[in-house]
Amino acid sequence: MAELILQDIRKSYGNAEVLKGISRRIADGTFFTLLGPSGCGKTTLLRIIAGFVSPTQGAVHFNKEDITRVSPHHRGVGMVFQDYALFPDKNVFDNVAYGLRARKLSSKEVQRKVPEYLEKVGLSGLGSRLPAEMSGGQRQRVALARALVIEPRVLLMDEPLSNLDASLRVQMRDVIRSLQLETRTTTIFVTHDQEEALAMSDEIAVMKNGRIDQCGAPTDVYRNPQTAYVSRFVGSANLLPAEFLAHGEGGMDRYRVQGTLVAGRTMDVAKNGRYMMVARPENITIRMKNSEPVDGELEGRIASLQFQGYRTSFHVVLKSGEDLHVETVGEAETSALGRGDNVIVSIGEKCLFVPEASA
Ligand SMILES: Nc1ncnc2c1ncn2[C@@H]1O[C@H](COP(=O)(O)OP(=O)(O)OP(=O)(O)O)[C@@H](O)[C@H]1O
Repeated sequence: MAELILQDIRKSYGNAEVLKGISRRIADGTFFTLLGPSGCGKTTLLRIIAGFVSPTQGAVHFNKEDITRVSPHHRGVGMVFQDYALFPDKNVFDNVAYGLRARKLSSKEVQRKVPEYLEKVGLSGLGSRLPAEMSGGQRQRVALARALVIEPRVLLMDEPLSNLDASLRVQMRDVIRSLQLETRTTTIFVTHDQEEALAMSDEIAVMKNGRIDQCGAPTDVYRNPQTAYVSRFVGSANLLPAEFLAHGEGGMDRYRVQGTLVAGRTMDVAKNGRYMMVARPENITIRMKNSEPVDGELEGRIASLQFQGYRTSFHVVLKSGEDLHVETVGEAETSALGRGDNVIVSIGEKCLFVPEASA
């Protein structure tokens, strides 16, 4: 169990700085996710925490201990990789027992702990199987048991679900999260899948080009993106250019968007004065055009729609030519709408305004 502190971590390869000063305190027991597109530095940061890569600058602390120069196997970390990395010629029991034997635990302890952890991951009784005789999901459970059985101070997971098919991936999210909650192991989880990050984490760090762009609880990052980048990367967002008009009461500032007046919160001051409106698809309402638009409303046409049971997804092309993604839940008001219909969309008060430069 450990609190993890990252102090101004920088990493360069030749002239390329791939981590540009990452500082973060991760409380003991937190499920902390590094989320970002390919190449933003997630794996490099994870490998620095594991000890496989040395930072060019900065320090890593577990609790009060500076472990920056401690070798990987003395850090007390458990690792789970995308490709499972099991020993193919060892059976499940021996794979899980590996870390315990390396730590010179008595065979009695090994005989007690391995079945305990196999049970935790739902693999009781499968100890004698070889990895080749198991499914992808089962192999990942073995890898998880192997990482947790040593009771690591920190559990590190690098895209552990990306080799699994979609339904198994969703199922394994639950397995991992439940185990983490049970063991309360501080966990650093790397993914480029925003849905996974939202579903599993206590905290998400959204990374961009070697930096953390925003960090917070899933609901906070989703509801209060500080930048256009975060709004696009976490969840789906409509972004439209906006002109600031005036500060309003209760933090509801007024903007002009596509010729209409819209009120919403300003997330950060734009140094160049240029803003973008961010509107989540579920915060926009849509109706048939049977009257002229008023403030906060825009006119458009349904280019396409997808009925998805409890919700319907609309692609609307505004008069200006901009695209808008709208989602409605339930059928009552929108079931009469069809492709090609002229509609009025209403931007709700949950829209936000972010600096354009951060796009
Ligand atoms: N050993 C290395 N030598 C040189 N450049 C490297 C090395 N390892 C990583 N990089 C570069 O550092 C940058 C960050 O890589 P990293 O693997 O951390 O990204 P990532 O966010 O994990 O991406 P992915 O999701 O594709 O794994 C990339 O531009 C990568 O090419």
